[in-house]
Amino acid sequence: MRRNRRTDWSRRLVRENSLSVNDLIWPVFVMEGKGLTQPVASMPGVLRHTVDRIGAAAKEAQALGIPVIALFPQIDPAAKDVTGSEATRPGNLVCRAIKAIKDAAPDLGILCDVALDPFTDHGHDGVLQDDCILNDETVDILCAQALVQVEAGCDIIAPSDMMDGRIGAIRRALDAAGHQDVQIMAYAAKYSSAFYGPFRDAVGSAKTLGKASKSTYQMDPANTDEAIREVALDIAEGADMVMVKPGMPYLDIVHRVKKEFGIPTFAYQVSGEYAMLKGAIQNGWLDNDRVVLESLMAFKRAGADGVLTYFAIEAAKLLNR
Ligand SMILES: NCC(=O)CCC(=O)O
Ligand SMILES: [Mg+2]
Repeated sequence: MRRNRRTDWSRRLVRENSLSVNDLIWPVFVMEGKGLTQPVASMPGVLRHTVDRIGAAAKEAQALGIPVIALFPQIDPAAKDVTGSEATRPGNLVCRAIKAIKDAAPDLGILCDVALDPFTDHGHDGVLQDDCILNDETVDILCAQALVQVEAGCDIIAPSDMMDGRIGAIRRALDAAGHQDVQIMAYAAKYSSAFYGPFRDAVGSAKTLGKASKSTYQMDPANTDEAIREVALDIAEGADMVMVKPGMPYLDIVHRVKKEFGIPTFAYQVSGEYAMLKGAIQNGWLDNDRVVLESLMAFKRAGADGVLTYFAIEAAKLLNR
């Protein structure tokens, strides 16, 4: 076995998987204000950008060859309410950021989350009533949210809410409004995970979750057959691409989904995974460049077609070197 590993050229020759900038989706945080970038404390190296600064970030991603940027808003607490109504307002932070990115980097794809958690005062992904997240009432709002984002210029709608039936409902709403070409990437197998902690800090949705549990709509980390059923439903309802989330602890799910359906399959290397690696890197316990690329290659080896990762910019720089 060692003959093939002896030299760099030979290792490259027999390599089974590859990682390129085309595999990267860069999640970016936007906030209100002017001329600011603000570090996210629990995610070293990650910034929130005001809308007037987001264009420069998008330009950098486009110049590096990253295909898609994913937008996550930190909504002003005063604009939050129980139904997340700010999510469906055409002039909201996400819509303004989409326009700024399209102006600055027209060849970059834009992906937007569809879910209410950044917009609700309780931090849940849907409408809360008596400690319960209402499914169909939420889906109606999600359709309106998807429409305002698409009308602002979003290319890929990515529902992350885990309500039942929302992919079909959003597809019908988009088609009826003449947006047949807009793609849907379903957060199909999204687990109720502790690895999202730093993200909730980044968008400010952590504090008030209350008695209702995200485990009533997100998946149980113990399950894998259920992920297959979730993905099958989303494909039947019209998903063009599916996602598994979190990423590294769930590579078995990525592998099974890709094998079973052969559909473009993405994984989200979430905030907690990023924080874990960066924390160890900052302590000098892990080598930054090697661990970033190895962690991303692991997704490709498991069968992912691409990865949403906060490492996208630095990984692209390493890959372009
Ligand atoms: N809907 C997007 C997320 O929840 C992101 C999670 C993370 O990065 O932890
Ligand atoms: Mg589902």
